[in-house]
Amino acid sequence: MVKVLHHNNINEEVLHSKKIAIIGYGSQGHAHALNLKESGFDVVVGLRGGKSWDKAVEDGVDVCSVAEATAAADIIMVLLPDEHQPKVYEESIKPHLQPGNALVFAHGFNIHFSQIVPPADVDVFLVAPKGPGHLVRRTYTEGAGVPALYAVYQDYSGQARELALAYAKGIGSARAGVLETTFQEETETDLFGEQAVLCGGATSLIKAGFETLVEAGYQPEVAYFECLHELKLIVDLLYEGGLSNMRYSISDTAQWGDFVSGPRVVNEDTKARMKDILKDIQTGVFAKGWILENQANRPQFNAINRNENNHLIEQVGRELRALMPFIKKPVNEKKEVVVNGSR
Ligand SMILES: NC(=O)C1=CN([C@@H]2O[C@H](COP(=O)(O)OP(=O)(O)OC[C@H]3O[C@@H](n4cnc5c(N)ncnc54)[C@H](OP(=O)(O)O)[C@@H]3O)[C@@H](O)[C@H]2O)C=CC1
Ligand SMILES: CC[C@](O)(C(C)=O)C(=O)O
Ligand SMILES: [Mg+2]
Ligand SMILES: [Mg+2]
Repeated sequence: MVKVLHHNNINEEVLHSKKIAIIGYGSQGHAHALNLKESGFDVVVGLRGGKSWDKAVEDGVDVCSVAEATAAADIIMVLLPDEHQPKVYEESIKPHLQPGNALVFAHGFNIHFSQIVPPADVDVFLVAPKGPGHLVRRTYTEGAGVPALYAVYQDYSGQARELALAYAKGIGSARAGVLETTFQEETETDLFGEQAVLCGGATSLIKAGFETLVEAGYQPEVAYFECLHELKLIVDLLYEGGLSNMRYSISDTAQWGDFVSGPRVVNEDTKARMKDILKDIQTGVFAKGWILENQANRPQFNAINRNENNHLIEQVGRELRALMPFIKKPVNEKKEVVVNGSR
């Protein structure tokens, strides 16, 4: 088995003498900045003026422009949306990089697909938490952590690996486990996971189940509880103890249905399509499409997003979640509103 490093295997001393700039204060940015600060590291956040700037100030972290943060720091962690990174890098990061600095990412996209080409005299590595930033923060405050991958692309200082591990420990990931990968493996597996399983696969499965029940005449509220709300409770059991733990808790009737009907939904055809998706990722077809979509100001992204937000499952969900105050506030912290009026 591959070596998974934990808290006690990692010496974070190397990072204590460094200043860390966190560029961006969104999902990952706020979590890295606050976790590192509370782990005792010297952190500055680099931003443009706006919503994130105000939030960072409110949270009590030092904030300045991206250029100033880069110039002041030894370790520059780029936590901007992937599609904005190349421009901000060229304009505000690259001109202020010093030999021996470390340029760090939480996802390998821009390095692997050559959208950012760093100079030869800096370290380049990634520390990629395997979970959403808001959970990187929440689990840290609970004394736990989200596992992370690390990879070294360029080791100018001879310390890149040590720095990456110390950084992973600082954000709390070593409480869960940290393991080594390459930029290629992180980029391709992360894109595949989010498209085919975690995000795209899961939302498509939920919607297909919901629509099947509603189109057959069942109440949308019943379909919502069955296909979305309860999924979290089932996934908690998978997270805690794998497939067998979940199957231990469900009825034998459900387990028999799992065995005989699951493979009717997700089968060799589905796997063949997963392989197509992986091929598009490996060959750069997906990356090219996403880069062009952004260059065109996201016509498809915005249209699909509008339709998805108005889907019946979202309307029903907003109403039902309002009746369950124990559910944590959505991470976007927006008040839940019914888009385009109630149904
Ligand atoms: N989301 C996640 O959980 C995960 C993300 N990653 C990776 O982490 C990186 C960051 O992703 P994520 O946290 O989702 O990003 P977000 O979309 O949450 O980050 C937005 C942040 O970037 C700032 N920003 C955007 N454009 C600019 C700009 N031009 N100049 C300065 N600041 C800007 C925003 O500030 P403003 O308010 O001013 O717009 C905001 O603070 C990506 O590489 C992603 O792939 C990896 C693992 C999981
Ligand atoms: C699953 C989506 C993710 O890869 C993540 C939270 O790990 C992302 O890019 O946001
Ligand atoms: Mg991911
Ligand atoms: Mg991702």
